[in-house]
Amino acid sequence: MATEDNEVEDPRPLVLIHNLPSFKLPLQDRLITHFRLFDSLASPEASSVRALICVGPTPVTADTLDHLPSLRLVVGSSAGLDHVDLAECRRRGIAVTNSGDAYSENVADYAVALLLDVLRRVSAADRFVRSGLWPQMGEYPLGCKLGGKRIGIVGLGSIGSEVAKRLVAFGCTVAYNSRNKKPSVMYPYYANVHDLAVNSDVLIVCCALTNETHHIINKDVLTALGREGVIINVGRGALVDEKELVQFLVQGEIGGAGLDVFENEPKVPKELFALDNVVLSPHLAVLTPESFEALNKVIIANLKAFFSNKPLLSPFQQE
Ligand SMILES: O=CC(=O)O
Repeated sequence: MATEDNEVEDPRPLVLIHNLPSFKLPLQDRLITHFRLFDSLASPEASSVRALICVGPTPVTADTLDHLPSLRLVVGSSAGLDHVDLAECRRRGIAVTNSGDAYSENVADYAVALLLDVLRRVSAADRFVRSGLWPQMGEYPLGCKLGGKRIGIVGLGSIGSEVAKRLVAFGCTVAYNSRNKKPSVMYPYYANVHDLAVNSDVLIVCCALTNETHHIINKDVLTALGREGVIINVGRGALVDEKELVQFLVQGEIGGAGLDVFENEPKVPKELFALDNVVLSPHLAVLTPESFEALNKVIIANLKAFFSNKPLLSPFQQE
């Protein structure tokens, strides 16, 4: 289409990148072939932009949305969207997408890695060798076998399902808790996490953080899991009552934990540093070059679908 002064109007839809980092995102080059990008809520384009890409855990609040009266889509770049005011988006008719399946296999791999590490004490054994203790002390305490363990998955979404698949292959049995029972899933369902814990050796926490799931792993659940029980958290720190978990671990009232996420990141409770039955990780279960590549495809597919009035690829669903 030609404008009055005969300049050709740019047909690419406008997209806001919310909180663009100072370095260039690899995604930008690809986005730019399809979309016109800008990066400030204060830009004149903000009043007409219909889609926003939220980089990482940048908050999207009612205040953010007030700057964007025409917004109809928030494209999240993470699996969890607890930084987005979902209720406010719903109220304003704004659709929200997340990373869909892009991270699921990577997070599931990592959950299994943490669990194997806790059970077989891989990191602790590594510290034992590196610190020169092997020749002095001889044998290292035995770890436990993974196969045969009863695994309780909290949140059987895309990530939880990948975790289940992997652990079945290791010879574990799987049961789950989700907001609703999934008719197509054969694993036993527990409507509450306490009952799941009673019937599990390990709980793997992979659900979204919401008001309902905040501290879903509390004192009662930890007690139900018992002295040999293991908690793996690859969801969000606040899914677990961290103070209680630390108490249980320090007092030996729970068998161990593998934690990729914490309530006040990057702060990690110091008491955990001395415990060899705890494996600590700096919130990186989702991060691999492969998962970024998959994420970029999901982001572009969601934007293209939105601007051509097709169904979104990964509308956010709470498990
Ligand atoms: O934690 C990472 C994510 O939610 O993608």
